[in-house]
Amino acid sequence: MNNYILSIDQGTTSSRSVLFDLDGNIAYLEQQEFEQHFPKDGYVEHKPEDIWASVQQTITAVMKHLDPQRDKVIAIGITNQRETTIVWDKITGEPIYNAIVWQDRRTSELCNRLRVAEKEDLIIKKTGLLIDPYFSATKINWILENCPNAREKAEKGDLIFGTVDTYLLWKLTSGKEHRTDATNASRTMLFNIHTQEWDSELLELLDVPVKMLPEVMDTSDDFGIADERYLGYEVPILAMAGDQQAALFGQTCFQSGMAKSTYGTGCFMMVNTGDKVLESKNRLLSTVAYRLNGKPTYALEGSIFIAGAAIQWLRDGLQLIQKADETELLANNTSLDHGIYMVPAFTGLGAPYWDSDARGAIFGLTRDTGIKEIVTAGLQSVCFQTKDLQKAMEADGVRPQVLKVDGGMVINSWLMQFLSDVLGAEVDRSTISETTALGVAYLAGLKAGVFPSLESLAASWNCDRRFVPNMTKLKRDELYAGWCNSVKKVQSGGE
Ligand SMILES: Nc1ncnc2c1ncn2[C@@H]1O[C@H](COP(=O)(O)OP(=O)(O)O)[C@@H](O)[C@H]1O
Ligand SMILES: O=P(O)(O)OC[C@H](O)CO
Repeated sequence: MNNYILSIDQGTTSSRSVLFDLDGNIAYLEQQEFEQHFPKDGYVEHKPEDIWASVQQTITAVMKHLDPQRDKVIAIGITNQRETTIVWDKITGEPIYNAIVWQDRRTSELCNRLRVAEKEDLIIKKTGLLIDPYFSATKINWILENCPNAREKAEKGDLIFGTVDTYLLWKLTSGKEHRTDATNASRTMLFNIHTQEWDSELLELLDVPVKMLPEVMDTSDDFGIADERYLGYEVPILAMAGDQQAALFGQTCFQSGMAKSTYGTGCFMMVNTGDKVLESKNRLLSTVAYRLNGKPTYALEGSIFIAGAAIQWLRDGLQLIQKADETELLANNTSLDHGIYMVPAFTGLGAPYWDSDARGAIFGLTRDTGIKEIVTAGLQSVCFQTKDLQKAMEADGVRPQVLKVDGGMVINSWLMQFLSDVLGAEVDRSTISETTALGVAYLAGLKAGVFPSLESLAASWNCDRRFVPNMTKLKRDELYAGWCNSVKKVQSGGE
């Protein structure tokens, strides 16, 4: 009998189902994109039924690779785009509104009111987060205020809320389980990361009835049993984790000070801070990295909203390239002295600026600026934004020796070398690119007892390539100063 763990990785633009063997190798992977909806400026939505259909289809497709006589899935782990908010009817199972995606800015007015009411310190203290439309709380509030009869039904206990993990669990267990894990709960702005409980003061402030909220479990836990109609037999769901936390786990960053950065649609840099919540003085987030046996491990996080999405824009918006991988050759043929800066603040700026009114710009254009310079500036913007996070982390006293990287962009070696040059730090690319799925497979496998310990997992991590800085400090400082100037020009309170 061959045993497998199924990771369901539900991301912003696509869903993946990945079967891992019990040595942590990818056996089979199926992926499906789904539609993005932008009904108004600043609005980003998904249809919950599209999310669920894409997950179901990838599960069905990946299971086709297995022989039911010989192969068995022994556990499921779910990892997901975080913060994205769904509210549905407990009886009918129907969502009352589309999923409001993490990138959505519609609640910036409510966020401003909370800031004016001087609630930011309280929120930082309890949740480790800042006031921003990014997190789930103001999105739930918006749904309750704007959908017919929603508030009344929620007060009666007829409506329930979930981030995408919770919604998928509810679907897979045919409505039996309404649960989340501590990492996802820590992104709602309603969860007290110190007490590990929903916070009644914040629930009152955001006007969210406690009855709507899922039970919060450990990251590795008995979440429920997937109905036999999905895999052909019942399978326990033994892990759930937000995708960035799962990537940290998959990169085996188990010790305080270990860091990873994931380059997909956005970029999320996280450093393990052990059993301590680090209160950032530089507008970074403190969050739950994972919770095992009731014991939380924390992380410091810098979230950048646009990374690979800038390359998508160069491809689909400006049509300067046809495929993302063309960017590497173009950058290889461009001098670093091109003088162009692109600030991709399409949906405002995330950490450490948190400026939802900033908008993107390209600076330094001359008559000889061509496609390759603009594309190179797009790639460089991802590295400069990471440098912003590195500086903020350093100012908080956190200095990781090495940055482990993953996500769709890291295949671009020019980008990784420039990242190492700009950071002045070593950058390690792991052999497994699906670190997010791997992380939640590890978490499920720990619960199933097939992986003995964190140490054994850490020993299995392999480096594909290490990038070492190869740029003078003078050049690095000069390039970065140009970036800082450009950012100042796009900030809403800027020049
Ligand atoms: N060779 C490349 N160079 C630069 N960017 C790339 C390259 N290949 C893919 N990308 C970018 O990586 C992103 C996809 O990464 P992925 O981790 O799959 O994203 P997500 O999980 O957020 O949907 C896309 O935004 C794409 O533009
Ligand atoms: O789905 P991704 O990979 O773009 O990740 C989204 C993040 O979880 C948002 O916080």
